[in-house]
Amino acid sequence: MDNIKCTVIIPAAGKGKRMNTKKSKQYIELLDKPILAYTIDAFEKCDKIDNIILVVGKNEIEYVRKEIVEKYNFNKVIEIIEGGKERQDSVYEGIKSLSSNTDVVLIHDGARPFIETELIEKAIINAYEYGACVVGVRVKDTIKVSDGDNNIIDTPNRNTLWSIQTPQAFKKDLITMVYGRGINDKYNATDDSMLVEKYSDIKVKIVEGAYSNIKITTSEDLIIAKSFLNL
Ligand SMILES: Nc1ccn([C@@H]2O[C@H](COP(=O)(O)OP(=O)(O)OP(=O)(O)O)[C@@H](O)[C@H]2O)c(=O)n1
Ligand SMILES: C[C@](O)(CO)[C@H](O)COP(=O)(O)O
Repeated sequence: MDNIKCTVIIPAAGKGKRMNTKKSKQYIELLDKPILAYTIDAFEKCDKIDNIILVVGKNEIEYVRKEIVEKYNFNKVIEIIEGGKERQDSVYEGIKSLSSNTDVVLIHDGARPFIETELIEKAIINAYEYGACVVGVRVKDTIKVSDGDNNIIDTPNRNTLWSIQTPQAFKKDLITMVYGRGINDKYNATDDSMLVEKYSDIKVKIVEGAYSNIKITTSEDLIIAKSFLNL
Protein backbone atom coordinates (compact mmCIF):
# COMPACT_ATOMS: atom_id res chain seq x y z
CA MET A 1 0.00 0.00 0.00
CA ASP A 2 2.84 2.40 0.83
CA ASN A 3 4.42 1.75 -2.56
CA ILE A 4 1.28 2.42 -4.63
CA LYS A 5 1.73 5.57 -6.68
CA CYS A 6 -1.52 7.52 -6.74
CA THR A 7 -2.61 10.47 -8.84
CA VAL A 8 -5.93 12.25 -8.47
CA ILE A 9 -7.55 14.06 -11.39
CA ILE A 10 -9.89 16.79 -10.23
CA PRO A 11 -12.26 17.96 -12.99
CA ALA A 12 -13.27 21.54 -12.22
CA ALA A 13 -13.95 22.99 -15.64
CA GLY A 14 -17.74 23.05 -15.41
CA LYS A 15 -19.88 26.18 -15.71
CA GLY A 16 -22.30 25.32 -12.91
CA LYS A 17 -25.44 26.00 -14.95
CA ARG A 18 -27.72 24.48 -12.32
CA MET A 19 -26.25 26.74 -9.63
CA ASN A 20 -26.80 29.76 -11.86
CA THR A 21 -24.39 32.10 -10.07
CA LYS A 22 -22.09 34.69 -11.67
CA LYS A 23 -18.91 32.81 -10.87
CA SER A 24 -18.76 29.05 -11.41
CA LYS A 25 -19.77 27.20 -8.26
CA GLN A 26 -16.31 25.72 -7.59
CA TYR A 27 -15.00 29.27 -7.06
CA ILE A 28 -17.73 30.38 -4.63
CA GLU A 29 -16.06 31.22 -1.31
CA LEU A 30 -17.04 29.69 2.02
CA LEU A 31 -15.18 31.31 4.93
CA ASP A 32 -13.18 33.29 2.30
CA LYS A 33 -11.91 30.07 0.72
CA PRO A 34 -13.08 28.81 -2.71
CA ILE A 35 -14.93 25.48 -2.74
CA LEU A 36 -12.25 24.05 -5.06
CA ALA A 37 -9.57 24.79 -2.46
CA TYR A 38 -11.43 22.66 0.12
CA THR A 39 -11.51 19.81 -2.39
CA ILE A 40 -7.81 20.04 -3.24
CA ASP A 41 -6.93 20.30 0.44
CA ALA A 42 -8.53 16.91 1.16
CA PHE A 43 -6.13 15.22 -1.29
CA GLU A 44 -3.11 17.38 -0.43
CA LYS A 45 -3.33 16.21 3.18
CA CYS A 46 -3.88 12.52 2.34
CA ASP A 47 -0.50 10.77 2.65
CA LYS A 48 -1.45 8.15 0.05
CA ILE A 49 -1.84 10.74 -2.73
CA ASP A 50 1.34 11.60 -4.64
CA ASN A 51 0.14 13.94 -7.37
CA ILE A 52 -2.84 16.13 -8.17
CA ILE A 53 -3.89 17.14 -11.71
CA LEU A 54 -6.37 20.00 -11.90
CA VAL A 55 -8.59 20.43 -14.95
CA VAL A 56 -10.14 23.88 -15.20
CA GLY A 57 -11.60 26.32 -17.73
CA LYS A 58 -9.17 27.99 -20.13
CA ASN A 59 -9.70 31.44 -18.60
CA GLU A 60 -9.27 30.16 -15.06
CA ILE A 61 -5.83 28.54 -15.32
CA GLU A 62 -3.91 31.59 -14.10
CA TYR A 63 -6.44 32.40 -11.38
CA VAL A 64 -6.29 28.83 -10.07
CA ARG A 65 -2.48 28.83 -10.16
CA LYS A 66 -2.09 32.10 -8.23
CA GLU A 67 -5.17 32.34 -6.03
CA ILE A 68 -5.58 28.68 -5.12
CA VAL A 69 -2.49 26.53 -5.74
CA GLU A 70 0.17 29.08 -4.74
CA LYS A 71 -1.91 30.81 -2.08
CA TYR A 72 -2.69 27.58 -0.19
CA ASN A 73 0.69 25.91 -0.89
CA PHE A 74 -0.75 22.90 -2.65
CA ASN A 75 2.60 21.28 -3.41
CA LYS A 76 1.18 18.06 -4.87
CA VAL A 77 -0.41 19.88 -7.82
CA ILE A 78 1.76 18.97 -10.80
CA GLU A 79 -0.45 20.21 -13.62
CA ILE A 80 -3.27 22.67 -14.21
CA ILE A 81 -4.75 21.91 -17.60
CA GLU A 82 -7.62 23.10 -19.76
CA GLY A 83 -10.84 21.08 -19.67
CA GLY A 84 -13.33 20.20 -22.36
CA LYS A 85 -17.02 20.61 -23.18
CA GLU A 86 -18.38 17.83 -20.94
CA ARG A 87 -17.06 16.41 -17.66
CA GLN A 88 -15.96 13.30 -19.56
CA ASP A 89 -13.85 15.44 -21.95
CA SER A 90 -12.23 17.21 -19.01
CA VAL A 91 -11.35 13.95 -17.28
CA TYR A 92 -9.90 12.62 -20.54
CA GLU A 93 -7.57 15.63 -20.72
CA GLY A 94 -6.35 14.67 -17.24
CA ILE A 95 -5.89 11.03 -18.22
CA LYS A 96 -3.81 12.02 -21.24
CA SER A 97 -1.41 13.89 -19.00
CA LEU A 98 -0.85 11.04 -16.48
CA SER A 99 2.77 10.08 -15.99
CA SER A 100 3.97 6.50 -16.40
CA ASN A 101 4.85 6.54 -12.71
CA THR A 102 1.21 6.06 -11.60
CA ASP A 103 -0.47 2.83 -10.41
CA VAL A 104 -3.86 4.06 -9.25
CA VAL A 105 -5.82 7.00 -10.67
CA LEU A 106 -8.56 8.65 -8.64
CA ILE A 107 -11.11 10.94 -10.23
CA HIS A 108 -12.88 13.36 -7.92
CA ASP A 109 -15.31 16.21 -8.72
CA GLY A 110 -13.93 19.64 -7.91
CA ALA A 111 -17.38 20.45 -6.57
CA ARG A 112 -17.28 17.76 -3.81
CA PRO A 113 -15.39 19.56 -1.04
CA PHE A 114 -16.28 17.36 1.96
CA ILE A 115 -14.51 14.14 1.01
CA GLU A 116 -12.69 12.60 3.98
CA THR A 117 -9.19 11.07 4.06
CA GLU A 118 -10.45 7.68 5.24
CA LEU A 119 -12.66 7.32 2.16
CA ILE A 120 -9.87 8.35 -0.20
CA GLU A 121 -7.68 5.64 1.34
CA LYS A 122 -10.44 3.01 1.11
CA ALA A 123 -10.92 3.86 -2.57
CA ILE A 124 -7.20 3.41 -3.25
CA ILE A 125 -7.05 0.03 -1.49
CA ASN A 126 -10.11 -1.26 -3.36
CA ALA A 127 -8.91 -0.01 -6.74
CA TYR A 128 -5.57 -1.70 -6.20
CA GLU A 129 -7.24 -4.96 -5.19
CA TYR A 130 -10.17 -5.11 -7.65
CA GLY A 131 -9.06 -2.78 -10.48
CA ALA A 132 -11.97 -0.35 -10.16
CA CYS A 133 -14.11 1.11 -7.39
CA VAL A 134 -16.52 3.95 -6.71
CA VAL A 135 -17.66 5.58 -3.50
CA GLY A 136 -21.42 5.58 -2.98
CA VAL A 137 -24.22 5.68 -0.43
CA ARG A 138 -27.38 3.62 -0.18
CA VAL A 139 -30.41 5.53 -1.49
CA LYS A 140 -32.86 6.72 1.15
CA ASP A 141 -35.86 7.26 -1.12
CA THR A 142 -37.86 4.73 -3.08
CA ILE A 143 -36.71 5.00 -6.68
CA LYS A 144 -39.13 4.66 -9.61
CA VAL A 145 -38.47 4.20 -13.30
CA SER A 146 -40.79 6.09 -15.67
CA ASP A 147 -41.71 5.97 -19.32
CA GLY A 148 -41.63 9.08 -21.53
CA ASP A 149 -45.01 10.25 -20.13
CA ASN A 150 -44.03 10.15 -16.43
CA ASN A 151 -45.91 6.89 -15.87
CA ILE A 152 -44.17 4.53 -13.46
CA ILE A 153 -43.04 1.38 -15.19
CA ASP A 154 -40.83 -0.14 -12.47
CA THR A 155 -39.86 0.10 -8.80
CA PRO A 156 -36.42 -1.49 -8.35
CA ASN A 157 -35.65 -3.19 -5.05
CA ARG A 158 -34.12 -0.44 -2.91
CA ASN A 159 -31.65 -2.83 -1.29
CA THR A 160 -29.81 -2.97 -4.62
CA LEU A 161 -29.66 0.79 -5.25
CA TRP A 162 -26.80 3.18 -4.56
CA SER A 163 -26.26 6.84 -5.14
CA ILE A 164 -22.80 7.06 -6.64
CA GLN A 165 -20.32 9.77 -5.74
CA THR A 166 -16.65 10.38 -6.29
CA PRO A 167 -13.82 9.54 -5.80
CA GLN A 168 -13.86 6.78 -8.36
CA ALA A 169 -10.54 4.94 -8.47
CA PHE A 170 -8.97 2.68 -11.06
CA LYS A 171 -5.77 0.97 -12.07
CA LYS A 172 -4.12 3.34 -14.51
CA ASP A 173 -4.01 1.05 -17.56
CA LEU A 174 -7.68 0.15 -17.18
CA ILE A 175 -9.01 3.71 -16.96
CA THR A 176 -6.73 4.82 -19.79
CA MET A 177 -8.00 2.03 -22.05
CA VAL A 178 -11.73 2.51 -21.34
CA TYR A 179 -11.59 6.31 -21.62
CA GLY A 180 -9.85 6.04 -24.98
CA ARG A 181 -12.60 3.75 -26.25
CA GLY A 182 -15.42 5.84 -24.81
CA ILE A 183 -14.12 9.05 -26.37
CA ASN A 184 -13.59 7.26 -29.68
CA ASP A 185 -17.18 5.93 -29.67
CA LYS A 186 -18.62 9.25 -28.40
CA TYR A 187 -20.21 7.17 -25.62
CA ASN A 188 -21.84 9.54 -23.16
CA ALA A 189 -21.03 8.37 -19.62
CA THR A 190 -22.26 10.35 -16.61
CA ASP A 191 -19.66 8.84 -14.33
CA ASP A 192 -16.27 7.23 -14.89
CA SER A 193 -17.20 3.70 -13.85
CA MET A 194 -19.79 3.47 -16.66
CA LEU A 195 -16.85 3.22 -19.07
CA VAL A 196 -15.34 0.31 -17.13
CA GLU A 197 -18.75 -1.39 -17.05
CA LYS A 198 -19.11 -0.97 -20.83
CA TYR A 199 -15.61 -1.70 -22.08
CA SER A 200 -14.14 -4.26 -19.68
CA ASP A 201 -14.98 -7.42 -17.75
CA ILE A 202 -13.78 -5.92 -14.48
CA LYS A 203 -16.45 -5.71 -11.77
CA VAL A 204 -16.52 -2.27 -10.19
CA LYS A 205 -16.58 -2.42 -6.38
CA ILE A 206 -18.73 0.01 -4.39
CA VAL A 207 -17.13 1.44 -1.26
CA GLU A 208 -19.74 2.61 1.25
CA GLY A 209 -19.23 6.35 1.51
CA ALA A 210 -20.70 9.27 3.43
CA TYR A 211 -23.88 11.29 2.96
CA SER A 212 -21.80 14.37 3.77
CA ASN A 213 -19.78 13.89 0.56
CA ILE A 214 -22.23 16.07 -1.37
CA LYS A 215 -21.69 17.52 -4.81
CA ILE A 216 -22.43 21.23 -4.77
CA THR A 217 -24.95 21.38 -7.60
CA THR A 218 -27.87 23.70 -6.77
CA SER A 219 -28.34 26.59 -4.34
CA GLU A 220 -29.77 24.27 -1.64
CA ASP A 221 -26.39 22.50 -1.53
CA LEU A 222 -24.71 25.76 -0.53
CA ILE A 223 -26.97 25.97 2.53
CA ILE A 224 -25.98 22.41 3.48
CA ALA A 225 -22.29 23.19 2.88
CA LYS A 226 -22.49 26.24 5.13
CA SER A 227 -24.11 24.18 7.87
CA PHE A 228 -21.28 21.61 7.67
CA LEU A 229 -18.86 24.50 8.23
CA ASN A 230 -21.00 25.93 11.06
CA LEU A 231 -21.60 29.13 9.08
N1 LIG B 1 -17.06 20.34 -18.97
C1 LIG B 1 -16.97 20.04 -17.67
C2 LIG B 1 -18.13 19.86 -16.88
C3 LIG B 1 -17.98 19.55 -15.53
N2 LIG B 1 -16.75 19.47 -15.00
C4 LIG B 1 -16.58 19.22 -13.56
O1 LIG B 1 -17.16 17.99 -13.18
C5 LIG B 1 -17.64 18.06 -11.85
C6 LIG B 1 -19.06 17.53 -11.73
O2 LIG B 1 -19.87 18.20 -12.66
P1 LIG B 1 -21.17 19.07 -12.33
O3 LIG B 1 -21.49 19.10 -10.91
O4 LIG B 1 -22.22 18.67 -13.27
O5 LIG B 1 -20.63 20.53 -12.68
P2 LIG B 1 -21.09 21.54 -13.79
O6 LIG B 1 -21.01 20.92 -15.13
O7 LIG B 1 -20.28 22.76 -13.55
O8 LIG B 1 -22.62 21.82 -13.38
P3 LIG B 1 -23.87 21.97 -14.33
O9 LIG B 1 -24.13 20.60 -14.91
O10 LIG B 1 -24.95 22.42 -13.40
O11 LIG B 1 -23.53 23.01 -15.38
C7 LIG B 1 -17.52 19.53 -11.41
O12 LIG B 1 -16.43 19.66 -10.52
C8 LIG B 1 -17.29 20.25 -12.70
O13 LIG B 1 -16.51 21.45 -12.59
C9 LIG B 1 -15.61 19.60 -15.80
O14 LIG B 1 -14.49 19.50 -15.32
N3 LIG B 1 -15.76 19.89 -17.14
C1 LIG C 1 -19.58 11.64 -11.30
C2 LIG C 1 -20.76 12.04 -10.47
O1 LIG C 1 -20.40 12.98 -9.50
C3 LIG C 1 -21.27 10.81 -9.74
O2 LIG C 1 -22.40 11.14 -9.02
C4 LIG C 1 -21.87 12.60 -11.29
O3 LIG C 1 -22.39 11.61 -12.11
C5 LIG C 1 -21.49 13.81 -12.07
O4 LIG C 1 -22.63 14.16 -12.81
P1 LIG C 1 -22.95 15.60 -13.31
O5 LIG C 1 -24.16 15.46 -14.16
O6 LIG C 1 -21.75 16.01 -14.13
O7 LIG C 1 -23.21 16.43 -12.13
